[in-house]
Amino acid sequence: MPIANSELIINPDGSIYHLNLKPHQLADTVITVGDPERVSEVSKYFDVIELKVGKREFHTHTGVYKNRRISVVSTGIGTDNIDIVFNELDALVNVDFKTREVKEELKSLDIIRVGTSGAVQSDIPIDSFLLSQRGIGFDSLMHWYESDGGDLAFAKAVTQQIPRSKLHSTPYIVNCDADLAKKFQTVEMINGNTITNVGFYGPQSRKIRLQPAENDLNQHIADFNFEGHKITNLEMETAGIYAMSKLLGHRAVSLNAILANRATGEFSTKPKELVEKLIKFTLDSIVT
Ligand SMILES: O=P(O)(O)O[C@H]1O[C@H](CO)[C@@H](O)[C@H]1O
Ligand SMILES: O=c1cc[nH]c(=O)[nH]1
Repeated sequence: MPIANSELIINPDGSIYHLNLKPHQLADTVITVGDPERVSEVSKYFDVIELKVGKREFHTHTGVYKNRRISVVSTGIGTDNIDIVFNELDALVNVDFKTREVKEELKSLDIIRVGTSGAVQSDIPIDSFLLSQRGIGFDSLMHWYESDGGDLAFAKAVTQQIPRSKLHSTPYIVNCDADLAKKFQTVEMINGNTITNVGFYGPQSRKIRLQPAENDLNQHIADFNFEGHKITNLEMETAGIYAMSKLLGHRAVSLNAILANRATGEFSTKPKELVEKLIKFTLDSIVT
């Protein structure tokens, strides 16, 4: 059955609705970044840039880095955007745009997020790199899809140990792809468990003028322990990326430049340089 025009929206030029990409324009290795301006910070290292397209916050450059074809795509902020980006990335490789049918042979993309984040443990230094072993979704994206709900035992421990009584959403927990993650394991890389939430201020317990609904949320998060696993950092996309990748059959890993430490109150004095270093590390790790 062809997928209806209202569900899979193909622009008049043959590109997909939001990403504006045509199927042949996407590489099998995809780097996602939140900030659209970070796309050219990645592609400036490419030996060849094949194309640049963009619409709204979704910008893509596809090119070649040391013989590897790579697309770098900006997602903007938040898992609402991750829903769009991942459904469209998957459609580009796994749906035949002529027949509008799902292909018989499905492709698995390698997806690497290069993002920024804030640590909740005082011993995780600012300006370090952290690989998210797990994404802990405090948003609800995964629950909108038919799924096994991820790691239910871990989710139960989160619900029991972290008071979120007024929030009424069940956390979901999804792991990174262990094989893909191996490429980025170095002695300097910290392994962590990352909470993804729906905002930067209240949902990450930041107080400027408004009081967060849950007092001491970050302290409860820092104190959490499930079978020796601690929660390390907060950001806004990783759990959604892991959930959508798992559901769609892609391999994903999320790398975080730790800009803030919420326990010590510090913020990096050189965020641009740190992200630049993570980009270079990511590209070189992909090709080795
Ligand atoms: O630097 P990026 O990739 O955007 O990631 C982090 O930074 C943004 C907030 O400043 C959120 O998107 C958060 O997840
Ligand atoms: O504290 C931080 C830093 C970067 N991005 C976030 O979402 N939180």
